[in-house]
Amino acid sequence: MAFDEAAIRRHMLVTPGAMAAADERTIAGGTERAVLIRRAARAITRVLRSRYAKQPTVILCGPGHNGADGISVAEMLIEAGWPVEVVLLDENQDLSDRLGVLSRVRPSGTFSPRAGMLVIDALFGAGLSRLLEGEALMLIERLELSQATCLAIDLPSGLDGQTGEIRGAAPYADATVTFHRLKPGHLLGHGPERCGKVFLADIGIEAEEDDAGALHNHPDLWRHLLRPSKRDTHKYEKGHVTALGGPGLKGGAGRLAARAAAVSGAGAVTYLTPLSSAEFAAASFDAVMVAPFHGPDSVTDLTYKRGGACVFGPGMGHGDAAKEALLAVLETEIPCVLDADALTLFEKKPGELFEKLHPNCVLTPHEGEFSRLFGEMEGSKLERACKAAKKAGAVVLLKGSTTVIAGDGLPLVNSNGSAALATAGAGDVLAGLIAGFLAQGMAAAEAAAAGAYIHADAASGQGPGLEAEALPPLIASVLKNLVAPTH
Ligand SMILES: NC(=O)C1=CN([C@@H]2O[C@H](COP(=O)(O)OP(=O)(O)OC[C@H]3O[C@@H](n4cnc5c(N)ncnc54)[C@H](OP(=O)(O)O)[C@@H]3O)[C@@H](O)[C@H]2O)[C@H](O)CC1
Ligand SMILES: [K+]
Repeated sequence: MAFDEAAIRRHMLVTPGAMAAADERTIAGGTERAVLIRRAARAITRVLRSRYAKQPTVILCGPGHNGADGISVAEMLIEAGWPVEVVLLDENQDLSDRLGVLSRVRPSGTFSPRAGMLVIDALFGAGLSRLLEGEALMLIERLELSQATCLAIDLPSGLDGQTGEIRGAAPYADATVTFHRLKPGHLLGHGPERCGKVFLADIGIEAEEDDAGALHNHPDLWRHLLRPSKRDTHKYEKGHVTALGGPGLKGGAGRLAARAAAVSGAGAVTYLTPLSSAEFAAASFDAVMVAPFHGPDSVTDLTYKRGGACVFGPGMGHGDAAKEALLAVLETEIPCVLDADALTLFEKKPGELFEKLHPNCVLTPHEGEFSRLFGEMEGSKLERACKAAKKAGAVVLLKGSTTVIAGDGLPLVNSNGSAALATAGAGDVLAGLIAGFLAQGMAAAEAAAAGAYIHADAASGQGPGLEAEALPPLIASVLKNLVAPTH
């Protein structure tokens, strides 16, 4: 995996299970648990006092170390003169050594969260192991339905730190303070909507690379792979992209993919389209070359001559010639992006596609195309993408507001997507962009990661009226800021 090693450690996502092991490893290394809990409490209190005015505050404390964080925060806030009350899930919990806190304990039945109140959720964090029920469920449901401001410790209680699924109920936190590294559940499923703003605190837990369950996609991981264009580079040295488009109006998607490949930094792009629409296509391009598509040889001859990468799917149509061309190119094992029609072509017989795919292929389905190609799968979005990548023997980029990328290395979660991307043609642009990075020599997972992030970054800050045609120039300016200029 050619991701930057130091960035892997910085941007790894740690599952709750691995987090518990990292805690224990740090304690075994000589740091007392009480010290870790105090550091966590100090980090939480710092965020809390910078984000909220002094106000009536209730701290819900669970039976584990998440609750211990809450009790330590209670001590610090009481010391700072905050009006704090504490609700203990386990009312028999021994607080004889914390008399200051003990005097603030109130029965759980009195918990009535409302606007103008701050509730610190210290019921469960990484140790949530089952559905909320009974007292715990009652407290969290009340909080979830209230107008109170919630600050969650580590995770909103009820949110699964691995999958982002909700186990019974979970509050809508205004903010979450977590420790050491983000967990997949902060970014997957209901995580983004339930965690609010996530603050990451360093409490001195030792990081080990094999703690990583996944990576949080970030330019640090692959920016070094974006090749700045050197003045004397010949255009074909910077990679060639072949984009196969369909006839007539369907060609629009293919043209978008070709245009995106052209701004990726690839040296040259050829857009192949049936003779009937070649003239129209030529008129709509300047930097992209247009050539007639007569059948599979048109593609294999071009890829044989120019190498690089291919993007199939956007606007390609379901014609036999296009399908034969796709299968013929897959035989050559050059890097390929398969999107849209190239995926739906094989919905009835996915095995016909899977047996031809190779590790330099990137599939870019949305959820609908994914389930029609791979069938219904159990698990989180990340787990489903990993299973699909194994089944296909290729990189699978599963699109959505949170996009996941799975291949044969660590999977990645891309979280900078925005609603603006839900516009027709945005997927065609993404497919073309990834093909452009493949053509420049990036491996499949790296090209998919860079494409997903840059594509989303280009759209961020744009309104709901964003049109896909506007994306390529926006992508060009994002790339300009990311790629170190050569002297
Ligand atoms: N580990 C450390 O040294 C540090 C942890 N930090 C904080 O602690 C939590 C992780 O602590 P942990 O005790 O492992 O887990 P929790 O506090 O989240 O909760 C575990 C206890 O809750 C019970 N539980 C779990 N699910 C349910 C449920 N649905 N209903 C009722 N009770 C539940 C669980 O019982 P079991 O039967 O499953 O054992 C435990 O009793 C972490 O999130 C951090 O906030 C510190 O920050 C640093 C040091
Ligand atoms: K919590």
